[in-house]
Amino acid sequence: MQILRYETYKQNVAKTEKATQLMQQNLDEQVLEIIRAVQERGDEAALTYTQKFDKADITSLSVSEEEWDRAFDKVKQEQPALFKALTEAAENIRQYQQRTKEEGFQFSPQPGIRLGQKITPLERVGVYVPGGKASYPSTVLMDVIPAVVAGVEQVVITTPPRSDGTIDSVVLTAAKIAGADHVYKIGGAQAVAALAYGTESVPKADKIVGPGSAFVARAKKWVFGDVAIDIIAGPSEICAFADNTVPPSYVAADLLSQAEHAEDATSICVTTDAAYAEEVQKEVERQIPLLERAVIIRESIQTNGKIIICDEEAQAIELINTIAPEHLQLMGERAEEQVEKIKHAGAIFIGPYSSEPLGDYFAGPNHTLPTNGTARFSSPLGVYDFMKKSSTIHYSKERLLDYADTIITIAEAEGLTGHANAIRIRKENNDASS
Ligand SMILES: NC(=O)c1ccc[n+]([C@@H]2O[C@H](COP(=O)([O-])OP(=O)(O)OC[C@H]3O[C@@H](n4cnc5c(N)ncnc54)[C@H](O)[C@@H]3O)[C@@H](O)[C@H]2O)c1
Ligand SMILES: N[C@H](CO)Cc1c[nH]c[nH+]1
Ligand SMILES: [Zn+2]
Repeated sequence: MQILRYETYKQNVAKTEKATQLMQQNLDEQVLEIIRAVQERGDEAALTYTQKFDKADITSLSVSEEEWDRAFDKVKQEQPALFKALTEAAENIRQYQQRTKEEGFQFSPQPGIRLGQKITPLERVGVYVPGGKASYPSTVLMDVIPAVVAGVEQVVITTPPRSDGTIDSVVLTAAKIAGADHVYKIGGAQAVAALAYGTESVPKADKIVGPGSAFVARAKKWVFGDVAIDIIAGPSEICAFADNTVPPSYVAADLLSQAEHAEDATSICVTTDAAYAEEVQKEVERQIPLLERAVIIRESIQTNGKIIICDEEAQAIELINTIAPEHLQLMGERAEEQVEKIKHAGAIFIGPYSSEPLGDYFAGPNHTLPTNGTARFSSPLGVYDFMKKSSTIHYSKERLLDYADTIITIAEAEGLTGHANAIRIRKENNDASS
């Protein structure tokens, strides 16, 4: 894992950003071809891509009720500890999400005037659950539960099948615990296209949410507008700000926990202590071979792993706010004071015992978070992503007549005499009858 001084890192970032732009042009061509094919040929194209990319020879995209029930019963009976853990995590997520649920409001600025905001759940939501390099029952819980808490009528899941055509029983179990309505065996850009435009078997969604590989993220970007999307939650990222009060083994383990997601995951340690940076580096090297997914981790750490040495805390905070990481761990002894200074991060883990996987699996806040610097303007997935707002306006006859001339003045200034007329007709009708 590379150790860099702050200044050197800043120069490197500019170069990487250029490379990313170039790579995406190539990706766009592939993704657009898939979207067009699914839009035109529906299930047939979806099944062909599933065969091509997931090596699964299936004839139906839909998970049957029997298949789903069988998976649920199997996990419940054969893996009771896991079943209990998923149920407990689901409860924590539900409780947290309930608190994020916004209520509408009404108020009366004057007698005869009532203004408000009505909040309504979306009707049809598609949740993408990644399935290429790992299986993500936790993502099922994280992304389905807020939709259910919001009151969405139909929540469907799409996830790539394994090469034998099945979906992981634990994913299916989590889907039932979370309250999903249906599961479809389809992944990648083809899943996003199927949810965006509908196919013979996959219903069109009003909104698509959920993280995924570059194919998924890019496809979501392309279908946006025809359908709503959440955030672009791409490859996982972690940034740990630590000092020598934190065992380097904790920092290394947390960095590697995210590196194991995929080769394109990013793990960064920020510190102001050069000797400590070397200790973390040694620990990373020591731990990599001990982990099962060492090959993926090695590549991820070699490509996107960095330990950055800053001159002082203020510089480190500025750097973190520039990176706007998906996960930020403030691990050092000044963690509590530093929280206030963080402006941009998807989730902030405070203290050496708030290790990132705690948030991935159990604590309650969502693990679907903005990545790739988008925490500058996006928030974690939450109930608010599954609700939309309508304004409500009521004026009594008296109040409308009070303000009729004011409204007509503005309408005429815009040259929209039809607008002015809609108000005037009421005023004149009232003048005639009095
Ligand atoms: N931000 C979050 O909350 C969060 C949560 C879980 C996972 N993740 C991230 O999501 C990503 C998951 O990626 P993944 O690959 O494991 O699963 P994925 O399901 O997102 O992607 C796999 C699918 O991509 C498609 N695909 C693969 N190769 C292709 C090709 N050459 N051309 C076109 N399509 C192709 C296939 O359809 C395959 O099913 C990881 O980067 C992980 O870090 C993020
Ligand atoms: N860390 C991922 C989000 O970046 C979420 C996850 C799911 N399972 C394990 N981790
Ligand atoms: Zn994770």
